[in-house]
Amino acid sequence: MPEKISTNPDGSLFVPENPIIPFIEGDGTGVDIWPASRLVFDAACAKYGHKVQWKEVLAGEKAFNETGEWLPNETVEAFREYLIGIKGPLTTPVGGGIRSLNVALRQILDLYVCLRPVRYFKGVPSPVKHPEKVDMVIFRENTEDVYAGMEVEAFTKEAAKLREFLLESFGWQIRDDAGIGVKPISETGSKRLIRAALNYAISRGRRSVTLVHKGNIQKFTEGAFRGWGYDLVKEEFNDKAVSWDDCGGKPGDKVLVKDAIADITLQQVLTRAEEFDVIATMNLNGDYLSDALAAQVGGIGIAPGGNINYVTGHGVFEATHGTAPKYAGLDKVNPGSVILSGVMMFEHLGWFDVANDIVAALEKTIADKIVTYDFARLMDGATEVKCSEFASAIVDRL
Ligand SMILES: NC(=O)C1=CN([C@@H]2O[C@H](COP(=O)(O)OP(=O)(O)OC[C@H]3O[C@@H](n4cnc5c(N)ncnc54)[C@H](OP(=O)(O)O)[C@@H]3O)[C@@H](O)[C@H]2O)C=CC1
Ligand SMILES: O=C(O)CCC(=O)C(=O)O
Ligand SMILES: [Mg+2]
Repeated sequence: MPEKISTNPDGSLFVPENPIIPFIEGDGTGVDIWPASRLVFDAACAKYGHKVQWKEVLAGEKAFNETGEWLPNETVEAFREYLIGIKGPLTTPVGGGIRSLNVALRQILDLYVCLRPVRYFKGVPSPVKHPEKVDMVIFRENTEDVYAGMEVEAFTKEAAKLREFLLESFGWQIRDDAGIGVKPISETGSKRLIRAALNYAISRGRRSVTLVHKGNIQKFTEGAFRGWGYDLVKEEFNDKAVSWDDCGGKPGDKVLVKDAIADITLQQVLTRAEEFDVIATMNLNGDYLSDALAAQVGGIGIAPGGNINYVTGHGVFEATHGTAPKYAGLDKVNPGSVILSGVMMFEHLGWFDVANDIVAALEKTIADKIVTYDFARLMDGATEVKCSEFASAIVDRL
């Protein structure tokens, strides 16, 4: 009998053998990668006696065409009710039109952590000499920053009103033809994100947490994020973590907490990958970093993620990449990111047998040089297969 995932009295997840899990197929290449991923999920679950009852919920273009709404309330309520879900990518138009449905879901469900592990899988083609040195886990704040989309458009009365207020109250001169964005970074948002990163680092035996910020320039937002991070280490993690300044870079058996300015970080993650482990950062930095880092370990076709609230237990897993519209419906792109997002979801549910088996089968498939176009163009002697064929090849190797 399919049942809901729920929380136990101690806050841990209660996961039945046959859980109901809502999914959004996604726009663009969602029609290709979701069915391919589902094939792999169902085959791996069946091997270990699990069966997921997938419940389709609508969002994006499919929702608009069928219901006239981009993000129907029923979809949000399903994710709320069933706790854990998975989604394909959703389109956000540039410069106008609807606001991001992805961001909306994260904000409405208060999924404050965007967790994006970036690690090397054997056999994956890479543009760097030592991709195996890349093993980083990005904790990206998911609800605030300029990414929250608090903006007024140039030449509107709202922009004029805000400009006037800023001039009168702060003496800030802003050009008449400017759009204006607001960047809220709170102590609450920063500390809960950094707390999650520290708990993860401690529970997984990771070496360090690096706070990535542009706090030299944006002192009271990104600089404050850094400061609140170090405060948190002293307030709550004194016995398990220590800041660089308090240990001279020698943390003993504690997790080392350090920080790095965002611009140089983008260089050093390439040149000194081994110095980065868990990374905690704000929304926009995390967005840039996760795509950039993915390039070192095979690209965006194999970059998974999860949006999680560790307090309520809600989680919506999704690939790092977008809808790649030029490939939509061609059965061409790599389903690896959604498959690995599913692996993260199964790990989150405690189904490590299913998760490990999928990873092993994915690695075997790549080792056999059966890959989609994105890997094929970087590999000698590869057999290029379609999205669905790549999924079938993984299933054959489970
Ligand atoms: N969470 C979400 O739902 C996200 C949604 N988006 C949205 O997606 C739309 C398109 O964004 P865009 O900036 O083009 O970014 P995309 O990530 O959709 O695509 C950029 C490029 O990445 C590569 N790529 C993407 N997906 C895959 C895949 N599965 N396998 C292999 N390669 C892949 C392709 O590169 P190449 O052509 O070189 O092979 C593609 O052209 C926008 O509306 C954006 O807002 C973006 C990010 C996240
Ligand atoms: O919401 C979007 O369209 C883009 C989101 C995105 O790029 C991301 O979360 O990495
Ligand atoms: Mg992004």
